[in-house]
Amino acid sequence: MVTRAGAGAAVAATAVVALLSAALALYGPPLDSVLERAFSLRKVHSVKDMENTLQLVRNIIPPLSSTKHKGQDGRIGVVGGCQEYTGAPYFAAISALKVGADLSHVFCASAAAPVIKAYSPELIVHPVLDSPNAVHEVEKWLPRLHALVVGPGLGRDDALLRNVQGILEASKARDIPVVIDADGLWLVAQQPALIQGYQKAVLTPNHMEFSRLYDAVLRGPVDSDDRHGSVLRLSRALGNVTVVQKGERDILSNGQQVLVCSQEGSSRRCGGQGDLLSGSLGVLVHWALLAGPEKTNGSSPLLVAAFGACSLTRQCNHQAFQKHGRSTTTSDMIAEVGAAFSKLFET
Ligand SMILES: NC(=O)C1=CN([C@@H]2O[C@H](COP(=O)(O)OP(=O)(O)OC[C@H]3O[C@@H](n4cnc5c(N)ncnc54)[C@H](O)[C@@H]3O)[C@@H](O)[C@H]2O)[C@@H](O)CC1
Ligand SMILES: Nc1ncnc2c1ncn2[C@@H]1O[C@H](COP(=O)(O)OP(=O)(O)OP(=O)(O)O)[C@@H](O)[C@H]1O
Ligand SMILES: [Mg+2]
Repeated sequence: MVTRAGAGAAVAATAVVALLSAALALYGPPLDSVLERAFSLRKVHSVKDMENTLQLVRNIIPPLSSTKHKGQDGRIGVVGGCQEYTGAPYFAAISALKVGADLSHVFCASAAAPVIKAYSPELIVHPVLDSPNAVHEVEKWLPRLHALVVGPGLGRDDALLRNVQGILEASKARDIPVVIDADGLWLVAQQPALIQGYQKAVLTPNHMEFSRLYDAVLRGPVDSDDRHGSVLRLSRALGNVTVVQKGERDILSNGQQVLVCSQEGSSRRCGGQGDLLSGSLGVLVHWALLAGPEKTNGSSPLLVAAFGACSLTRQCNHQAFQKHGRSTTTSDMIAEVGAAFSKLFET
């Protein structure tokens, strides 16, 4: 039986809801933003889902086999490296090799090439990025590459950025997957149309790079209380390009799903960790696309690859910090790639 008090409470509740709706309509965020927030929260990955997603990463890793030839497990190109920055492209390219790519190329400005070559005999270094026919010089290698990582240590020189624009256009025309990081994201913030709707692009912004991109694409500041919604919105606005916002927790979205990677790392924040992430992601993106959606259980292969690269980078950071503490540097993390990979993916 409905009592008078009960009926009164129901009327009052209805009135409160109506008042709130009216207030929201007048002063609050638009209704679609409220719904989107609810939607994104529903889609957010819970911590217990992390293990399931790690399993999907395991599914995309190609088996080591004596019948394979050199190159089959990945030929990756890093576009970056200028007079000031030689470490970043080195970190990205060597990480790709350490994760399991067979060949790793660096396309850099001429001043950076001898330095990068001297760091490592394992990298193939092309001093072409500041040459007048840079686009052609890189383009002729594209048929032999499985993925490009664009931006680590690129700098912001206009002439270099114009060449990189041409390289990105040529890569898209050939349907080559591209991971865009660092100064590559600076370029995308100037010209979002460059990657708009390209389904084989993954962007890996840090805090600052994310704000810059968000502002350029959505013409407003990031809502710092709603990181999930912000990443989801940026991805959608870019036509469902995969976005990985790095931070205390990494937030990943393809505009439909939001994943959170909170693999334990450490409090040590030396430069170069993002380069390890983008270089490893170059390989994982190739592996994930090769494996296809059957191996990722219907999830986006690029999201699975990105989750793998985030987990791996954070695990490397964790292991290196246990050994070196405050003196941990990115080289110490790279030395952990093999063990971290086994721990996460070869259990
Ligand atoms: N050894 C090397 O050669 C290295 C070169 N690097 C290159 O340096 C160039 C500039 O990269 P930057 O990352 O400095 O880019 P930006 O010039 O956009 O600066 C990013 C800024 O954001 C700040 N930041 C990062 N996370 C933040 C957070 N959570 N909250 C507040 N502020 C935050 C950083 O302190 C930095 O000042 C790129 O080409 C990059 O690849 C870096 O990759 C680091 C290593
Ligand atoms: N506060 C944090 N706590 C734990 N891990 C973090 C934190 N901030 C970033 N990371 C991790 O560090 C790695 C690099 O992220 P970061 O934001 O430092 O990138 P970046 O600024 O591009 O690095 P780089 O110096 O290579 O350019 C990512 O794996 C990310 O998960
Ligand atoms: Mg970076």
